[in-house]
Amino acid sequence: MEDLLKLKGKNIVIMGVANQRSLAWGVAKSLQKVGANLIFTYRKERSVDRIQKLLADHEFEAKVMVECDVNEDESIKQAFKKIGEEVGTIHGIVHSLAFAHPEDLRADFVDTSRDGYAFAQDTSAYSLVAVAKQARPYMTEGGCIVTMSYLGADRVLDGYNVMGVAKAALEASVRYLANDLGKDGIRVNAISAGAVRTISAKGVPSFNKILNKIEETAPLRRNITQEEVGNMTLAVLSDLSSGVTGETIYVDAGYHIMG
Ligand SMILES: COc1ccc(Cn2cnc3cc4c(cc32)CCCC4)cc1C
Repeated sequence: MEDLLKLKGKNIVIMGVANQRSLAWGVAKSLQKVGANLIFTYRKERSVDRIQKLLADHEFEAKVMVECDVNEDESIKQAFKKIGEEVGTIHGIVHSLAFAHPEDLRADFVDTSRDGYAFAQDTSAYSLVAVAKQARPYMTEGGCIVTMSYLGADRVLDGYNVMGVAKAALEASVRYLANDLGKDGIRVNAISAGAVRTISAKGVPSFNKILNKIEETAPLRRNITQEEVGNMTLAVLSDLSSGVTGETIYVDAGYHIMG
């Protein structure tokens, strides 16, 4: 029998596990099933205990856990230096982190502050560029960098505001990074996930309205699950998608094709 995924024993860095509902945790669960080595980064010390409890509860073992504050270039540099020292080669990265000031997600977009706009861009979009730059030297066998985006990158969704603009920048960054890194055999893609009830859903105004609209409108007439996002991310990280780069792949029950 042929192993089409070719992820067993591969070193995958997972950035953005906040709790068991995180999209990044869904990816970790899928990767664990196929025998990948899991490397977790975290921003705050308090996240370490939370991730370690998640790992223990699921009898997972992290190959490495590294502190990384994606708003700080030196922190990213040190994090990937440590990961490189621990595992040698990185075969994939899951970038699943974003943030905006909550007050910028309720007011009218026109009232977004300069600081709020820059913060959302820095955390949710530029961080991918900075991570790709620091990871590149360790991705000596090629691989794939996957980030998480959302429909608000190219449609107006009430209240998504500055995060939508950041996601638009993220998806454009995916295309330009794909162009730069393709010569190294490194693919760069985005997964645009439908609305999943994660810890940050509280930050998205009218979240429940979004869920209901998807259930009524999406071709599959239902919302998607954390597991479905995890499995498609696994496929994009794997050799199955060796010909796909610079792409945004929708995992949203088909919702985005509707008018
Ligand atoms: C502080 O605000 C935030 C902090 C992080 C996030 C993470 N995030 C980015 N885009 C998102 C889209 C959705 C959710 C969370 C999202 C949840 C399900 C619906 C779609 C969002 C906000 C708004």
